[in-house]
Amino acid sequence: MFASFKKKYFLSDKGIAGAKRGIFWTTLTNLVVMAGMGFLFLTMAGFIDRLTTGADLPSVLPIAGGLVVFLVLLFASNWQQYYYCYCIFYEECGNQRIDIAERLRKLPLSFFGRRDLADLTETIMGDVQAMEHAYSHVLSELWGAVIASAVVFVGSLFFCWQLAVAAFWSVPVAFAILYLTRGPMTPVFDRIRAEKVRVTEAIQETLDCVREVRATNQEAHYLAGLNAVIDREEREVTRGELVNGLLVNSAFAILRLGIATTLATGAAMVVSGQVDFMVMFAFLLMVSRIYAPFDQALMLVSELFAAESSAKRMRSIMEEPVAQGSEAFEPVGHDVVFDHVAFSYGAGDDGRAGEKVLTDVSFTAKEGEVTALVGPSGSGKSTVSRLAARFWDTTAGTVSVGGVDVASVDPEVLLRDYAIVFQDVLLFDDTVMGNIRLGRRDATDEEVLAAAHAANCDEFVSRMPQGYDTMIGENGSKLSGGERQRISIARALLKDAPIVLLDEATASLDVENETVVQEALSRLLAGKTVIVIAHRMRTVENADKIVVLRDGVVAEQGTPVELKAAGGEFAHMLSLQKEAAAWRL
Ligand SMILES: Nc1ncnc2c1ncn2[C@@H]1O[C@H](COP(=O)(O)OP(=O)(O)OP(=O)(O)O)[C@@H](O)[C@H]1O
Repeated sequence: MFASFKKKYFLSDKGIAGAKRGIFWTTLTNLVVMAGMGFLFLTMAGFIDRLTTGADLPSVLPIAGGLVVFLVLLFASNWQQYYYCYCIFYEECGNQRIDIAERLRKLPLSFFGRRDLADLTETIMGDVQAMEHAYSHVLSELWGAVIASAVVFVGSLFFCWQLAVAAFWSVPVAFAILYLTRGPMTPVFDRIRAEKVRVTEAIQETLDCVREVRATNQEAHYLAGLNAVIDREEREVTRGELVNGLLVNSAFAILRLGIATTLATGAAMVVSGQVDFMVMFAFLLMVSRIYAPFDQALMLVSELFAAESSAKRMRSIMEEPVAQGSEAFEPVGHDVVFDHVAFSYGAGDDGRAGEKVLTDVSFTAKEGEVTALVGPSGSGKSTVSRLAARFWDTTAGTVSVGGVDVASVDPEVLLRDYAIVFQDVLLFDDTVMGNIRLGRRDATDEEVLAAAHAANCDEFVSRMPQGYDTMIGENGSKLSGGERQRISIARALLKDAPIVLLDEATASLDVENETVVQEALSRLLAGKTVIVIAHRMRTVENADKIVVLRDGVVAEQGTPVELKAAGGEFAHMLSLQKEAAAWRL
């Protein structure tokens, strides 16, 4: 049973051990309460008996002693129940979040292309929270109640089997009803969750696009869309609650029917002289209490069913294959070689072929040289740089570094040899210093400041209230595009890795800043393998090699001088930009 629990609810060994103990202590708590009722009954029966026979009343001391023992036992078992039902599961779910985050870190980027980010966020936050609540409030309560009532049922059979059946028949029937509703309720839960994900997505999109929405006067249109999504979710949740409420209340009503059948059976048996009135009274006392532990469990049992779907979603992430590779990476030099590389986003996932972005790309980016990738927008330049760092795996052909196929190297190990400046700079809500230090965590303040100086950060940082210790807001919201880019360049300079990928690294800089930063870059990049992507031909004119991409293939490659002389694609792009530079509004 526990092995299936473990799988069904996605519990760790510690979690399942906690669940076992939680069920044990909940059962014990229920039995202690029932024993208290028994004690109360026996005390009352003793008093009534002595009053009717005129005998001396019993001493109160043993009764008071019994009460104290009862209270101590109840407190101890409640305490243990609380610990195993709550504390253990809070820890379990905290660990589940860490495990998912750790798994996500190791998954190939193709996974994120295929999965919706709002859906993933909902799994990490919403699903884990739902499971936490179901484990702590339902799992042990439910099983503790079932086991305790089974024990009491078996015990009560020895007193009067007819009354025992009259009191307990409603328990399996109420549960059978709820269990049968599980099938129809599962799609309801799934629909509610899907609507929740849609709401999260819509809110995220509205927040992300707030500037564009205002600039295009689309507030009313966007708000109407958002309201419609929220209304749909509300309707789905309300419908789910109504169906659930109907089923749970039917189960409650059936459970409570047991009181009526106990009373009717008991009355008939007392009248026919089959049982003593006190026996019937004892059963009535018991049924008034025996259903109580089921109340919370029945009310929340739907959460347990929903938790099974949550666990399935968690498993789908945890069973996703991580990017594999050897931790031993010993390249001979750092030439980056593309050998007949083809690539499609989405290829390899679910057997889909995906649209080809690169069909046949071969070139070498030599160590100690700057290789520039140029080509029209969408020709695959960024894709090539991502493949060079194994952010994705090629569909055909190989990418190697110093003779080692990057697909055979653990991505984390491989990336130690790369410094990358992306087109979209991502910054953390930290100080300028903290953001630059991401390049190399163990760098001294002097090293961080030297990198910042080389990337021309001093100019804008000196205007900030706390200089390099100024917080820059979420994703550097307090900085301009050019300032963000300079921080990103400083980060890459600090990392000082043998391979440098610059994807439009200086595109947001003005001419003055670009010249300063380019100078610093060319000094610091000496001796490294540099792959640079730039739209401005001015930026790539001094490169050692130009690779022109078009329609998924290398249209031409060579030194800038050779390509200019050849009068091909590169020469054409160069002349177009010169014409554009001459335009006046
Ligand atoms: N994550 C992705 N998932 C699916 N398709 C993508 C993804 N990233 C890029 N593409 C597609 O791959 C093609 C090449 O994109 P890529 O960004 O490599 O081009 P690029 O030459 O760098 O473009 P630009 O100069 O505009 O930055 C484009 O058609 C783009 O739509």
